[in-house]
Amino acid sequence: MGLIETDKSLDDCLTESATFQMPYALRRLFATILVFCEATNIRALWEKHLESMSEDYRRTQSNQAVLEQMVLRDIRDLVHSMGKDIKSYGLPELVETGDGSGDLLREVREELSVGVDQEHLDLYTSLNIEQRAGFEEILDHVVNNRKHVLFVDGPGGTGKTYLYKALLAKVRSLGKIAIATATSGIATSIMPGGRTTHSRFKIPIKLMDNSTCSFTKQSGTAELLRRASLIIWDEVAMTKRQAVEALDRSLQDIMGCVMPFGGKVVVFGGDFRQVLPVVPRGIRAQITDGTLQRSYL
Ligand SMILES: Nc1ncnc2c1ncn2[C@@H]1O[C@H](COP(=O)(O)OP(=O)(O)OP(=O)(O)O)[C@@H](O)[C@H]1O
Repeated sequence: MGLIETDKSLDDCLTESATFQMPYALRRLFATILVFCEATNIRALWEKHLESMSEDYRRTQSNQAVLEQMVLRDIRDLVHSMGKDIKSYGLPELVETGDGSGDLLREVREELSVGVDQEHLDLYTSLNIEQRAGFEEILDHVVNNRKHVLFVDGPGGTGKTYLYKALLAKVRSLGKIAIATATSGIATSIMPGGRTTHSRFKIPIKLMDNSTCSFTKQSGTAELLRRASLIIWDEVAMTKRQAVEALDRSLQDIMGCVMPFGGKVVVFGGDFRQVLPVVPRGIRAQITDGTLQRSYL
């Protein structure tokens, strides 16, 4: 392929992953490579790995051009969730087809296809006392559908992500949908199937006190959230309260339930000792007003 050394190792990484990863995981890996690695010949990587990235779609679709568009759409969404635009990577052109509402269950299928690592399932055995108590408590809520909002508080490095990984693996191994999100793109890349909250919940960039998420009741996102048994939002302390309140309103709306977050089991994680939300040119009062502690929630 005439790739330089960096591209060669990225190519090897994709080739190796294709032997044991599901196509959706490969598409996520490809998107991560686009955003976080410095590949010089992206087009060559794309052409070489398109086949393994489209293997699941190939079962129902034989037209190569349509297949390419399906994979491109996924990569576009994944790259977008990491805060980037697919147009900047020189991939084949994506033909936009309206709002995507025609494929209602795509997001549900994708979420269900996130693999469960045995390694993550095994983390349970090494959880410390606090992590295990959190694990059992949250799992009990999920399994018994006990509607509740929980908070995992802990300074950086105390093992919150470790706990999420164990939890996500367990819940997914039960065939349930667990949605993993975080405020920043970096944190989402650590959690399997992770997406940024803005991308996953379609939280508007310009937030007001009465904002709602910008998905419709008929959208794939709404369907995914209706079916979700667990929603994790990490790094919530860095988020403006209006973003969390927007999700609360939208979940109540799509669930037709006035309980907080429409009665979903929602786990917020974060550390209020770390970073405050960013309020551009905001004075101290505006910044503290944006924090979750000031929320009606
Ligand atoms: N029970 C455990 N057994 C072994 N290692 C652990 C355990 N819990 C956490 N760790 C390790 O400790 C380190 C920090 O954990 P982790 O990344 O989960 O913390 P965190 O609270 O998410 O941190 P941050 O908020 O900075 O992201 C990681 O390397 C993780 O593998």
